[in-house]
Amino acid sequence: MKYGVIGYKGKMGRLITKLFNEKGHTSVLYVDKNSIKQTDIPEIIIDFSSKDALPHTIELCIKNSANLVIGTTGLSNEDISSLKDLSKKVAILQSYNFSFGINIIVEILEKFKTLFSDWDCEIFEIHHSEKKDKPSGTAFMLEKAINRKINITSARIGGIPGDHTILFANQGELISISHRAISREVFALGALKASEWLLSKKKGYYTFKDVIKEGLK
Ligand SMILES: NC(=O)C1=CN([C@@H]2O[C@H](COP(=O)(O)OP(=O)(O)OC[C@H]3O[C@@H](n4cnc5c(N)ncnc54)[C@H](OP(=O)(O)O)[C@@H]3O)[C@@H](O)[C@H]2O)C=CC1
Ligand SMILES: O=C(O)C1=N[C@H](C(=O)O)C[C@H](O)C1
Repeated sequence: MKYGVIGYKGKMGRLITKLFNEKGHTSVLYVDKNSIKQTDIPEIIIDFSSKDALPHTIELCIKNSANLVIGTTGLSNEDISSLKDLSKKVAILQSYNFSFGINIIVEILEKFKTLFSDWDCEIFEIHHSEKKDKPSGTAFMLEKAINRKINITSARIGGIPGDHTILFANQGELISISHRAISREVFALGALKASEWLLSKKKGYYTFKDVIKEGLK
């Protein structure tokens, strides 16, 4: 596929470009904070950058009729509405976490949340010290899956790619559900899987859960 990367100089942008090129895909659009280079029309645009990039990303998707895979976190409700509007024109796959593991945990939480309705719950997340947003997008995704207001504790230390733990406790028991991304390559692999999956879609709003669910059929 011909693809473009928004935030191509960043940690995720560099990994995505390396992985996609290794798999035989061709990078034709490179966008970062103060640079843009385009050599052809991309079929897919992949955005792992910043919330500030979103209006330009949307403009580029419309101009190129390109589908969008977006992993950027810290988006507002208005940003999500703009993406929903865009999904009437092109296909969009948005997720705050492109690992299979977190998306499986989300499925589990959505299915069993009512069993935990009278348990205390807290979310803990740890990320590398360069991460700009706090709490993580994944923590918000987990909170949404449990469908109630949950206290989230965040730490930004060292080079940790992404640790999330959900604790459920009552007076006699503690359940701990944990996920650790061992390397951020797992997110680049997820973005690749998502892009290959989205390529044939015409329009609509999808999440990474749609990709893993198809794999389960
Ligand atoms: N959904 C998922 O699975 C994952 C999501 N993420 C998210 O992806 C995003 C990027 O993460 P990461 O690669 O670690 O961060 P980095 O800071 O390493 O990279 C972000 C890149 O985007 C660039 N950028 C900033 N503003 C703009 C703009 N307005 N237009 C174009 N480019 C811009 C930055 O430039 P500069 O450095 O000059 O500011 C930088 O090169 C974050 O939101 C992060 O939370 C990360 C991992 C997994
Ligand atoms: O910025 C990161 O690094 C990550 N961001 C995402 C988030 O905010 O949840 C996903 C992952 O945890 C890594």
